[in-house]
Amino acid sequence: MYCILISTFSPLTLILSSVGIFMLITHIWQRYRRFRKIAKQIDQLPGPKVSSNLFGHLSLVWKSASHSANYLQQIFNLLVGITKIYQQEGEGFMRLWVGPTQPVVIIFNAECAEGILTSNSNIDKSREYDFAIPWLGLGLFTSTGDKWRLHRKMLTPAFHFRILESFIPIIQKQQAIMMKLIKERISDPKSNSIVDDIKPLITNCALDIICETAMGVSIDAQTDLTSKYSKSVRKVLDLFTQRLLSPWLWNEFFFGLSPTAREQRETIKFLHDFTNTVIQRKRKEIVDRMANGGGDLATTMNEIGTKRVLAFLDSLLTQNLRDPQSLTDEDIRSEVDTFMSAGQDTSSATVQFALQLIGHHPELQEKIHEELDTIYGDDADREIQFEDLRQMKYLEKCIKETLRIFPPVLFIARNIREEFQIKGQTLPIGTTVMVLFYQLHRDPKWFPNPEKFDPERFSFEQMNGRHAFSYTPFSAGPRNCIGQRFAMQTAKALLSSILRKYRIESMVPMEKVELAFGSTVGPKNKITLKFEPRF
Ligand code: HEM
Repeated sequence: MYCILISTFSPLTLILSSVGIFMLITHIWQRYRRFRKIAKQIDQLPGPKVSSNLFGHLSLVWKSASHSANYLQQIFNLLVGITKIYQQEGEGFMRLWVGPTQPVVIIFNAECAEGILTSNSNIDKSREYDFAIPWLGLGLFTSTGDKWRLHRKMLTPAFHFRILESFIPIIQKQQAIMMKLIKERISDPKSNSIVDDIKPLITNCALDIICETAMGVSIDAQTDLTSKYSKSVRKVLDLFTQRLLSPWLWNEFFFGLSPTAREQRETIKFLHDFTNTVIQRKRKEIVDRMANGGGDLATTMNEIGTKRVLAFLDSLLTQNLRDPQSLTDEDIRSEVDTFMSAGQDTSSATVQFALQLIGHHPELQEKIHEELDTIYGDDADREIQFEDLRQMKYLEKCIKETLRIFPPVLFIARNIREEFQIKGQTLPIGTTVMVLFYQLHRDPKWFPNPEKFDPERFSFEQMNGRHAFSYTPFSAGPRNCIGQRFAMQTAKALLSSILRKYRIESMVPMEKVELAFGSTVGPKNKITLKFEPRF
């Protein structure tokens, strides 16, 4: 057989293929040696014993969760349980193996979190973030390197407090719709003043707010339950979650063949067409006005600003018209879609969790009422002013404490591109580093009795002296959340609108609250509230 093979090929072919095979084997051998070196480094780090060389710590997960209906919650509890043990032993991080070759380091202490979050060289997100690229393109959330740096600098002014102030009429309008819907529900005598599940009302209101502030268009998600745009946003976020939670869909090739990918392509096409149409329409408005009025760009934008609220998109178009190379049409679409995706579920989950927690603490709710009464007197209908929100100091503490207990972004993950030192140990290139905010926020060193809802943790006295990286729901360092002040403004506006008028009681016990896992985390169960009018 071998003789037949040899006689079929010319000597040159045989030499070349032998050299090729030799090079391939050498390459594999070198890679293997490099990997062994990395593996040795990783195995020196604290972490549970590996029970399977092939699956790494994944086998641990299967063993503990295979018989459970709610396996994601089980896996999460297991992860949190292990990190808690290491945290109690004084460790700041631990390592896991996901499969045979992927080391993951999980950080849950402030000093270690500071190290990675402030690193300017390790700003690349882990590869799971790439799943969002088909929808979000290379926007702020997914891009890296010089592109990210340039865009971050360009977009920061779009979140200036004067711009956020200009969004108040939009928030006012949308919260009024939400309040009307709540009133309708509890006015039904059969309701017994109870809204069975407040979640959809909050989610749709948050979607309407972000859509109008990001793009300057109203999609009426709250009143038009058939809105194709809002359904498609939900759909694409669900598909993204589905992929994240299905390891067999992580590979691009296999994913491409799946029905999920087909559905995702169709949904994203609709969303991109929608955003593109809005971009073209808004650009035409600016260009036409400039041509007809003869003014320069700045004057024209000021004029438009007197007629309607300028959206984030207007800031991006101004930049694009000034310098089309620095921000292309595709860049604009990516950034607008990024705001739509990053700003919606996070904000609504915050409000939903806050209502659940506040509704279980009548004594703390009383303090919120006192604060709101000081701001509004007994005029429960006065429109919201920017200054009102700034005065809601106690409510702000409640929101911060909610974000400590239930951070909607449970963790962030980075891909290590440059060797990184952590507590005197080296993390090799290729390691995925996660900062698990959920457990970081439960470090008893900074937050004694961590499960207790105690807004006073955010009083000046208690914050003073606490490590700055012990609490990072919006992440921290160069890649922190660009929308955090906007998120806080929205949360305050929606919560104060409800609490100005009503005393609320949570009907779902805290121990029944489960997490719905996805790209962000919200409550899985219904948030049932009883409303008692205050006036
Ligand atoms: C309570 C609400 C919010 C929370 C808890 C939150 C949390 C976060 C976190 C943890 C990150 C870092 C992600 C990472 O590094 O992987 C992030 C990034 C980001 N967030 Fe938020 N966010 C919220 C609301 C918003 C809003 C309202 C917007 C926009 C309107 C927004 C836009 C962004 C963007 C664009 C990034 C990427 C920043 C960059 O990499 O430069 N977020 N957010």
